[in-house]
Amino acid sequence: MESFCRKLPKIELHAHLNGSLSSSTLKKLGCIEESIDKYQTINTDLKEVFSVFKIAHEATNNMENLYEATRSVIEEFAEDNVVYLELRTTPRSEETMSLDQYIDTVIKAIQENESSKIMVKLILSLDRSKAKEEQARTLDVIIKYKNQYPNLIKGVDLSGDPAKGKFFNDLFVKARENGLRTAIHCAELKNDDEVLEILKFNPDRLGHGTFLHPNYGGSAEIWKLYLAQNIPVECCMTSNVICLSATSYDKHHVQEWIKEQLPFSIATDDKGVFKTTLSNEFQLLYDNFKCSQLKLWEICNNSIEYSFASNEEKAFLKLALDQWKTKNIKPEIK
Ligand SMILES: CNc1ncnc2c1ncn2[C@@H]1O[C@H](COP(=O)(O)O)[C@@H](O)[C@H]1O
Ligand SMILES: [Zn+2]
Repeated sequence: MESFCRKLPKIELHAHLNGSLSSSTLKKLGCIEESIDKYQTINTDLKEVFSVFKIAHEATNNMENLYEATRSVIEEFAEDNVVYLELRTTPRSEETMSLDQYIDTVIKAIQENESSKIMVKLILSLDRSKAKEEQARTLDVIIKYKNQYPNLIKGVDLSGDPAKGKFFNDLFVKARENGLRTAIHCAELKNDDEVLEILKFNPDRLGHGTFLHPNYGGSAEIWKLYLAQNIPVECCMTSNVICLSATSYDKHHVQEWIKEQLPFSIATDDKGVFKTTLSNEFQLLYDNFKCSQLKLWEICNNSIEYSFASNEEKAFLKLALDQWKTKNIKPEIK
């Protein structure tokens, strides 16, 4: 099944740029072994993990390194047979790089990505741990760039330490009014009031959704509203298990979405920090829930629908996946 998962044309909808840096990329950016070991953490939790991103941020604190980091992350996803990638990153300013130059650099690397095997879109993130004024300023810059690059910048994400800051509904209403799709980290921690507020906003997608389902601590009111909204959840199994928000792979909440045929995609979150690949995340579905080859293919095919690609791009991707399926998956005998 391993080679099937690798060859499967996959759709990645939840990947943070500075969480996706491989050790070879970090070395190229001048990171020392000790920092790389710290970054690639496996003994962490949802509090600790946020300290490791500083290592990546130091490594990408100038345009040249940020360009190289973006380029190599895209290349690594393409090598893993990801055919469509929605890369997300939090614009930030550094000593030698303004917020605008940060975004310009990521865009340049995406536009100059040689690999024709992968289609890349950009989601720009608001860091929830920052003050509202800072998030509002960043959102204005994101809207400006979205208007300049409407086919590349597709959405806005809310991420950052879920124990800090908050979801500002009015910022995301403004984002939506300006044509941005919304993907919001939600229920990464148990936080019923905030989860209800986010569900009422009705984002296009939810990140993690760990404490949504009643079997995983979600209240009846939350679950009722979630079912009514039927919002696709970006499930990041390795991220949740390493951050201890899921007790084990075979107890991961994705099994409820599989059982109840609810909308979800499989994602890496931070393939560098958690030393995973999207192929590996699909292998975990087989190892823990015996998903068939056809089921794994269907998850990819459904994810095209949940993506922020244009209708033409979706049709192109669906055709590619259909052709792959005909050649690679024997029809299941019912
Ligand atoms: C593990 N679960 C998670 N939960 C919430 N936010 C996360 C995250 N993993 C990463 N990020 C967010 O992505 C940033 C790094 O990439 P960028 O600098 O944006 O490219 C982190 O600083 C954090 O804000
Ligand atoms: Zn995330």
